[in-house]
Amino acid sequence: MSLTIGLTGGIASGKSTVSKMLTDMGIPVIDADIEARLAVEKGEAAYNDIVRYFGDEILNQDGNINREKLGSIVFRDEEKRKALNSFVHPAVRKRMLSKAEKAKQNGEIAIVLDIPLLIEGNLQYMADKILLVYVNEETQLQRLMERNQYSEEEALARIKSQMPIGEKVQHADKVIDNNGTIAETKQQLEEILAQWGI
Ligand SMILES: CC(C)(COP(=O)(O)OP(=O)(O)OC[C@H]1O[C@@H](n2cnc3c(N)ncnc32)[C@H](O)[C@@H]1O)[C@@H](O)C(=O)NCCC(=O)NCCS
Ligand SMILES: Nc1ncnc2c1ncn2[C@@H]1O[C@H](COP(=O)(O)OP(=O)(O)OP(=O)(O)O)[C@@H](O)[C@H]1O
Repeated sequence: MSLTIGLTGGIASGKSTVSKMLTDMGIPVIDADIEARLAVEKGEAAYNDIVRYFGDEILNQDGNINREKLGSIVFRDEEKRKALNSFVHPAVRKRMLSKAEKAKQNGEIAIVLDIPLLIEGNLQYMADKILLVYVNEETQLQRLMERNQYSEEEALARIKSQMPIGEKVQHADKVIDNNGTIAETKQQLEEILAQWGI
């Protein structure tokens, strides 16, 4: 039996940091952000839907989607964000479930699905356990602005497009507090995995 762990949190809360630790431990991680990038490559169904809805203005000269441009539109407009989600999310779910199935068939004892919008999308059914990476709002804003070189306004628009992380905590089986050092985060992760028999 393989345990499927749904890894979630808020934007810039530290999911990728934790998923890197899991990968280093030899546990396969399937990342929704990566699958979402693949799902909108030229020629994919979601790509065509996006161009039809948002127009050619959101394309680079080479015909690929300009993510910065699309991001600046959808994180300021809920209706447009919902439309984008409706084009991309079904393909992402399908890709993730197919990869998870393959990993299970390979006999992995645990697999991780890193899904930022796991709670918002009611995707709890995809995982046996939900692991949430928590940071307080101040740390989240600081780290997001620093990592992406966003203004405070840009960073807040992205944070506000998601369920507040404090609310997500109620939906988690275990919570990692990532306000401290990387070493402290790793220690918490190891303890949780041990409790889950991994
Ligand atoms: C809007 C897009 C083009 C911006 O691209 P960009 O390269 O700047 O960001 P990236 O994809 O790396 O996402 C960074 C983080 O933003 C947050 N985020 C992304 N999309 C969304 C969304 N639709 N709603 C809320 N938060 C989101 C997540 O926390 C994610 O980890 C891109 O995020 C996108 O296509 N989003 C729709 C698909 C989606 O929901 N992806 C998230 C996981 S399925
Ligand atoms: N414990 C920590 N101490 C200091 N910096 C940290 C810590 N954890 C993560 N960071 C930094 O905070 C930023 C956000 O972390 P990370 O990229 O792991 O978040 P994420 O949840 O994967 O983000 P996204 O939702 O955008 O994919 C990164 O620049 C990362 O290096």
